[in-house]
Amino acid sequence: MIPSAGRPVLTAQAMRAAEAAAMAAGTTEIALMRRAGEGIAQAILRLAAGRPVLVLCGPGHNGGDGFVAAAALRRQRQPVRVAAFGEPRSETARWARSLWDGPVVSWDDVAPAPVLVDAIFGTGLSRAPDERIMTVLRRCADAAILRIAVDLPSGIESDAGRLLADVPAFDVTLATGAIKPSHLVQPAARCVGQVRLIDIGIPIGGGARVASLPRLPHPDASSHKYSRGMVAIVAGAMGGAAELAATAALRAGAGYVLHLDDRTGVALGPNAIVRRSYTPESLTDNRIGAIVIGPGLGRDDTARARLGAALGSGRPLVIDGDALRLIEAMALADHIGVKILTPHGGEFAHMFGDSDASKPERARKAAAATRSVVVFKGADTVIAAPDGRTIFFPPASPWLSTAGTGDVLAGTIGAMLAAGLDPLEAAEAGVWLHGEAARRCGAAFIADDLADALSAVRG
Ligand SMILES: NC(=O)C1=CN([C@@H]2O[C@H](COP(=O)(O)OP(=O)(O)OC[C@H]3O[C@@H](n4cnc5c(N)ncnc54)[C@H](OP(=O)(O)O)[C@@H]3O)[C@@H](O)[C@H]2O)[C@@H](O)CC1
Ligand SMILES: [K+]
Repeated sequence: MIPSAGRPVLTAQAMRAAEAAAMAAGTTEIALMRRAGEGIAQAILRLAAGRPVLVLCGPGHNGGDGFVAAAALRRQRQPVRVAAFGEPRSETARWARSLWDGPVVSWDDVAPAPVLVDAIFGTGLSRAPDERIMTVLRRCADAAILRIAVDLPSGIESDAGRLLADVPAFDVTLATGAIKPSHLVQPAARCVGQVRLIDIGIPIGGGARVASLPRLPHPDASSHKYSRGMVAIVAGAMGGAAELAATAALRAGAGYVLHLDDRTGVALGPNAIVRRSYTPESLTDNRIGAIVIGPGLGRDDTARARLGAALGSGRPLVIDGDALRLIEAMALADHIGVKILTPHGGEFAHMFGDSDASKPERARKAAAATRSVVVFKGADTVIAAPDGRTIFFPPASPWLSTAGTGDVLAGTIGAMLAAGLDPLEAAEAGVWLHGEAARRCGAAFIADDLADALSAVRG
């Protein structure tokens, strides 16, 4: 069982292509299923800790994995029962079923067990499963102490995070060969529990992966405040949001944070923030490593003028909040320079329209169209670069759903960008630090706490 951090993420089609390439290189389908099933059995053995196991098997290769695992568990004297829905549909699935020398319990009458293993459907699920299948799965899941899914909980479509049925929540999902998008994209991601990878020895790659602990910039003996990164925060109508972004940039490690506003006497944040009146010229200081524009900017003519000046400054940009409402998405493609856009669902739809495509596909398309790194925020944040590279984040703390946390994220990413990380790395590091700070804050924190917690997770 391998943790998913940093691992490639493959669609069902890409997974089949990787399997086909392995077979063309001499591996058989039976060998792959044997590795998958035996790896799953080892994981179940550890997780079940001697408690009786029920394996529900479907007609395809997910069910084949289930039969191989059940046979391996029985050989190791683990108490295990099997129920099957439908006859095996392929030669390899028939081979797997032939390994199981115990009884196969009738589907509708199966009695639950403390440990449930769902091997009904995986990446081959092509339509909503029959209610007869889901009723048994839900009944056994409700009665189990531990629920384990093989590859994907049955009823989840593999690529877009869609639920094709009322899927019960699992404790652990054992992904065979590679992590799939629906392990990370909502609403499916809330059903999968902990995701662990079962290595089946086939080479996989591609441009999509799960986020991992990023390379964070660190000061050394030659560092000074400008080399640590200078971040300019452009304030506007709502001063508090820009204060949060500025505090976050400082606490994420920026050496110098410049808060540009017209108002005086409204400072809320740390004294370490340098406060100046906004002028368009103040944005062209070539020591500025990142401009953060959007938190609390407003949407009036002043806001528009400031956004125009930021776009014209030639400095790397983090574009958030109100700036995403003002900007023309397609005009961004003509803007030469580094840009990171940080839309939540509403801002994304405003900029790029609604679509039935999956969240990662929408993020990739938006990144290519705007020539920007796009941080598509949410309970399932996905980052895409213009060249198609995609980073998926495991679900973050639901307590992040409070005002101001987006402003904190924009400032954090600004600090990473100003410190010299490339835009995709800066976005990944920013989202990672933000998620860690939220974890550390626990429950019912406010955005100010989150910004303050960044110093401790910066490590
Ligand atoms: N790729 C790899 O490298 C490896 C993959 N491995 C494993 O294989 C799994 C993928 O196997 P798979 O392709 O056979 O698909 P799977 O999910 O078992 O279901 C397909 C079957 O169900 C049927 N069916 C579909 N929807 C249905 C519905 N709503 N209601 C009823 N029936 C429905 C469908 O029939 P059909 O659509 O033709 O009617 C077909 O018979 C993968 O998740 C992993 O566990 C590993 O062994 C090792 C290497
Ligand atoms: K399954």
